[in-house]
Amino acid sequence: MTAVDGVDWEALREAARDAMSRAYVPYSKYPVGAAALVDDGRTVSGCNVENASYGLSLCAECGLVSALHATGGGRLTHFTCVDGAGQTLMPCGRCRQLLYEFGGPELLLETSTGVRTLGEMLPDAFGPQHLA
Ligand SMILES: O=c1ccn([C@H]2C[C@H](O)[C@@H](CO)O2)c(=O)[nH]1
Ligand SMILES: [Zn+2]
Repeated sequence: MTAVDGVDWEALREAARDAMSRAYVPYSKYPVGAAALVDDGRTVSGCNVENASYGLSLCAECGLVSALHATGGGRLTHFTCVDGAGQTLMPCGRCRQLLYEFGGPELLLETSTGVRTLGEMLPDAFGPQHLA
């Protein structure tokens, strides 16, 4: 995938691969890296971090959301996620919800079937608007 609305998806994928190189995956052996652009131009990223109590493992998107806030907050505009085979990963259901909080339905995600909005991938999402 190349430029969509002027965004350098390859640079974003490279940031995701860089984060993936620090994944902690002794159990699944399935490293994941995620990266996103923030509306102020920053790039934030994360990798998966597993746990001996398997269910406590953190997806790469969890680290990304934490990094977003640890480095100043803002809104996510563009997102990509890669695995160790170099394939684009579809975020799991929990991570779609995590991303929705900070990107909303307009967040653009690079997926295995092209660039799509989070609204397409998590329709009728529950979100902050329901608590307003
Ligand atoms: O959206 C996803 C889906 C899975 N994983 C990780 C969790 C676990 O460490 C490994 C295998 O499920 O992949 C992510 O980081 N993000
Ligand atoms: Zn996940």
